[in-house]
Amino acid sequence: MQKSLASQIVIPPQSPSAIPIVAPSEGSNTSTPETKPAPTKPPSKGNAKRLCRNVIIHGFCKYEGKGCEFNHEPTNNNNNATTTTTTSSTTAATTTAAATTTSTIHNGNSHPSAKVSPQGSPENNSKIRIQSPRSNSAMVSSVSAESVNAPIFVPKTVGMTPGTSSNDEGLGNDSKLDNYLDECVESLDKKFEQVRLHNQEDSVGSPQLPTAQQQSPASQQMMSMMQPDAYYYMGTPMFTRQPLQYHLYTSGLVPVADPLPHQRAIQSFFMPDKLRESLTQRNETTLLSAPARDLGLPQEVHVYHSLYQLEEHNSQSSPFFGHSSRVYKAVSSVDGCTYTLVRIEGFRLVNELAMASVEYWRRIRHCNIVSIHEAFTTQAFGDSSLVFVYDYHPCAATLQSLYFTPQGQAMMQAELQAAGINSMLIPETTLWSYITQIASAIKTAHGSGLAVRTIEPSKILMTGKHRIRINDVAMLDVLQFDNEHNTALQQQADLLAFGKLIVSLACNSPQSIHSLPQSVELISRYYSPDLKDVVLYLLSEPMATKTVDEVIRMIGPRILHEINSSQSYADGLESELRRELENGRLVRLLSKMGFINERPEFDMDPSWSETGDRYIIKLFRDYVFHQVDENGLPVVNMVHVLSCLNKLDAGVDEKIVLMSRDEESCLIVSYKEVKNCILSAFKDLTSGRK
Ligand SMILES: Nc1ncnc2c1ncn2[C@@H]1O[C@H](COP(=O)(O)OP(=O)(O)OP(=O)(O)O)[C@@H](O)[C@H]1O
Repeated sequence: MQKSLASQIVIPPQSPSAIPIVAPSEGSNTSTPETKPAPTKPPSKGNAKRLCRNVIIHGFCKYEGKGCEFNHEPTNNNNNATTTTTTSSTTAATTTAAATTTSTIHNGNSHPSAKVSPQGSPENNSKIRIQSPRSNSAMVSSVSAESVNAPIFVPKTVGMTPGTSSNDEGLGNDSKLDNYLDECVESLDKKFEQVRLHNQEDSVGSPQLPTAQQQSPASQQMMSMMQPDAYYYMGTPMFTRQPLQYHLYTSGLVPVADPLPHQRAIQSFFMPDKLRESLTQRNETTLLSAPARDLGLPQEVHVYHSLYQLEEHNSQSSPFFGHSSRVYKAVSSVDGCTYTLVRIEGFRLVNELAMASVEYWRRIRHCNIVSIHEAFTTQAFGDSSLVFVYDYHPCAATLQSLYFTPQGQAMMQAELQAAGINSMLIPETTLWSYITQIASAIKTAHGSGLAVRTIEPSKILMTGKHRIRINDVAMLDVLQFDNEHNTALQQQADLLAFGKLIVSLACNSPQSIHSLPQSVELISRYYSPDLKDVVLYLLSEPMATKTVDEVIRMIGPRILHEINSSQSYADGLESELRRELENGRLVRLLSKMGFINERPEFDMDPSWSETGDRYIIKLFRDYVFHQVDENGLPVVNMVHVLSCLNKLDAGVDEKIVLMSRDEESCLIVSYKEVKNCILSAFKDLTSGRK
């Protein structure tokens, strides 16, 4: 029985379960040009003029004068290129100290065998091998310990153990790395050049329209400011975030003409590029951070930390109804969520009652209103500031910036042209969508006895495609607090502001509200009579019978259209979600198994993963990932892996045969049992067992 099973599932007796990560040994680290000279390559034409890669990357070339055929005299241009592409190379350029020791640092944590000296210590002339986060592919460069005076993120390299390149035969470790690095840099240069050419072609030929999110200042800032904030990361190793290369994701395949019924385009297996890009961009924007001291901001304001200004960096504070205001995103230490802080500078709260309206607004939860959470006064900015805390919607942009700035208008025009619309005006369906959303928000506010008071293009955020939300609610109630205020009048003002907003959007100009007759004339010429009627109603004199309910009655049929569109969109997103659903589950499972397996050091108990539950998990890991076929070749079968993991996650009763690597023992267990083993081993791990 065992034999026949063994012939089905052959596990090599000595198959390594993981790629060993070996600390560079003294001997290999201290390899010098004298002991291991670089092999001489046949000179190629023009090499003498090309700047040596070692100079670009390390600042010097140890093979200069010892056979390296490249140019070692950097020109100004080359220097510039070096400084703009990598910071570590700039640092390294100052370094000529002789290498005595080499260490490897990963994620800021040095390898146990690494010798990383504090600045100024006698070991400062030792060399530290740093994997620079310069590009998607990790890079390696050498700098002396003195030059490491800033926190550095060192991304873990994947499959790039130094010296593992197949081209390294016969070279010392440093030479291997240098050669490997050269290859990396060269291939990256080629890739960047291809991408640059591709982008140029795109911009000349068929313009790709950036989304609303791409235009937002937040997303532009994202690319420029990628700094770590120690506070944000709460003592975890600091790292520099690298901007995602969205273009590298895009498959961009040519569509197959008339595919057969059973054929599917490769794109149909994955989330649409636009959606993925937009979601990733939002995540990236949410994580944007910079050291507070560099931004001149306090470390902490009330319970919020990691403040990051949302407007253009260093821009003047913008006036909010006569008050200077600044907008930041910040992380709450209470729930870890990111919020928007709107700070009114130099504001003294005279009457505590003014804050009461914040409490009323806090209870309002509406999909077209940016929710407010709290308001407080603080001296943390060095003045007396009033701060309002709202939900944070990454990559949001105001209607003002999207429709009434030259940049926004150019983008809108390009977008319309791409959709085959030859007009500068916003399509009517889009306008109806905005009208429906704002009417719905007003209805909720008025229904709760409140007035919105911020219905204007600079206070309405676009947070997704044609998805708008009224921002800064409750602010005016506090800033212009009046005990005697007349809510009914303010609600009438809301309707008037609503009418003006539609006019300015329909006429594509904020000035159009100053010449209403001409604007209404334009609307009646280019849009349906229904739209004109709504505008005229909203612009009419205030009266008791003029209510948002009446507006909703007028736009009834359009609301149905909006509901249909929203539901179709929700269906689309749901089907995307369904496809991605398994990913999270499986990653969680794999992570748990990764945490449990191969922990001989745990609790000084070398048999931790060799006994009981853990042994079953280990054998299961082999069963899923380390099977070999009858020829001893690894079985790389994703279907097998996915089906095993799914069955494991579901905990089905199906039984499998697990066999030890020496083929001496054989266990018959169900997925359910393996699942229970994993649960209990993980619980063991996380229960603080000593
Ligand atoms: N709740 C929020 N979530 C995400 N981003 C926001 C939020 N509130 C504001 N922003 C961003 O902050 C920027 C500045 O907001 P602000 O309200 O000051 O707009 P503004 O265009 O500067 O208007 P104003 O000139 O009237 O101040 C906006 O362009 C928007 O991108």
